[in-house]
Amino acid sequence: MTRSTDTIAALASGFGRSGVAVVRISGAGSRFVLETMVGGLPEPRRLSLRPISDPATGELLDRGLVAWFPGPHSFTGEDAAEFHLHGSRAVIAAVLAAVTGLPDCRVAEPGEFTRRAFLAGKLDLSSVEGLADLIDAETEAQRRQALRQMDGALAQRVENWRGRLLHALALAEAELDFVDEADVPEDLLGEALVDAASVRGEIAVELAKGRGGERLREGFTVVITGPPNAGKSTLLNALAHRPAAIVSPIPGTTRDIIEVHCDLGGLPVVLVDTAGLRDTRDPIEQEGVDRARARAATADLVLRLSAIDSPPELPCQDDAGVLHVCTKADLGTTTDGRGLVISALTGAGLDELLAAIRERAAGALGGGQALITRERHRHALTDTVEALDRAASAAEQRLPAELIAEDLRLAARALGRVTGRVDVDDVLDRIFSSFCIGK
Ligand SMILES: Nc1nc2c(ncn2[C@@H]2O[C@H](COP(=O)(O)OP(=O)(O)OP(=O)(O)O)[C@@H](O)[C@H]2O)c(=O)[nH]1
Ligand SMILES: [K+]
Ligand SMILES: [Mg+2]
Repeated sequence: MTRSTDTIAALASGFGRSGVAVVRISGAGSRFVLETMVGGLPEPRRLSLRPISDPATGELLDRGLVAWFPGPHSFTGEDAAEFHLHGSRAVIAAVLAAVTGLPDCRVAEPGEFTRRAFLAGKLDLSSVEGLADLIDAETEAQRRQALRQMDGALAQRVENWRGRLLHALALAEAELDFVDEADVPEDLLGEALVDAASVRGEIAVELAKGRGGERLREGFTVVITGPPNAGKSTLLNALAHRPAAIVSPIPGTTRDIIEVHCDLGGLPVVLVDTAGLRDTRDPIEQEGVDRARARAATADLVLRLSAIDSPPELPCQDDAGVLHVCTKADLGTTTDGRGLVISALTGAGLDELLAAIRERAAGALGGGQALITRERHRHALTDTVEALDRAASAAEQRLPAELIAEDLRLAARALGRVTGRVDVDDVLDRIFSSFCIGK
């Protein structure tokens, strides 16, 4: 049984051997942990070098930097502590065993520190998501977007909208209160609807900006296709700077889908190598061809390769989703109209190809300035717009003000889901379980 009142401990730094490892502790027992293991409380929020001992045996476990964060001025809002240890498995295991051996202390669940911070009101839900994305960020644009969200870019905007809708709701309700009285003040309901319409317009602008923020989290997928021996795997390896896929002169070498995550000038790009497309009686190769076609169908960009010493698949017309690439330029003279010409062997044309991929990725992903970064946000904002549209159409039809007020209330409620003010129990588990232990 895990209780939310337990004191929790976990390794907060990465697993494996490292120079320094950080063990993090949070909960009412943090003070007791420090008193029994380092002989007292260090000065708050300062690192102090201390001997760290096993409370059961008194044995010295390590000598490290210790920090004490009395609540509520801590990440979780609770009393908390950190041990900065020598980063060996043995030291980490010994210290964690000593801490979790104390009464009401246990190992934290994934995301439990952040969950406590959220429950203490230290972070709103969108900032929690930003924090998760920041930990997962692999490229510069992802880092930028995650940090903006963690710092409240989305939350502030949403709270502004919600505040204005709650004000509009208050006006509509005031009109309800005045309805039986002779001296109804100015048109409160009308004012409420004007405010709501301006909020609706601003949300619609964000929704119309596309899914760049969502896609930046996943990466831009580039699928390499073409006939056997076109040089697909060779190109993948050249772009990835490592022999990720097997290359051979035998057609039909690649069967499985091979994915490589790359950082293309700060943008996350997933390069995908696939089986050469041809009719085959080999059932395993056929499965590879089917997978290749399916993967290409969901790609952001398909690179359609054909070798210069074999006939191209005509016409070689590029479009939004396809780039034609003529490979093995070192083997022949350039044939016009066969798209970008490259040689993975000599490196010719690879920079131009990378630039073309990057340009398309940048167009699709944006540079990390998007406000909407998850389907969850898009849902909530779409629900908000729909509720506001219902309110506007109810007003047009001169339906009772109660109905208009109810839709305004639903709109504000949908917005509240983004920051986690309402209705979030169902999403909490999903969001926090995506964290690693120790965060
Ligand atoms: N001269 C030359 N040979 C190349 C070039 N790129 C690939 N090759 C050769 O072409 C052959 C096929 O290359 P692969 O990368 O295995 O081709 P593939 O498209 O992945 O083939 P499958 O996986 O069988 O569909 C190998 O012998 C490569 O060394 C190139 O730019 N120049
Ligand atoms: K091959
Ligand atoms: Mg291959």
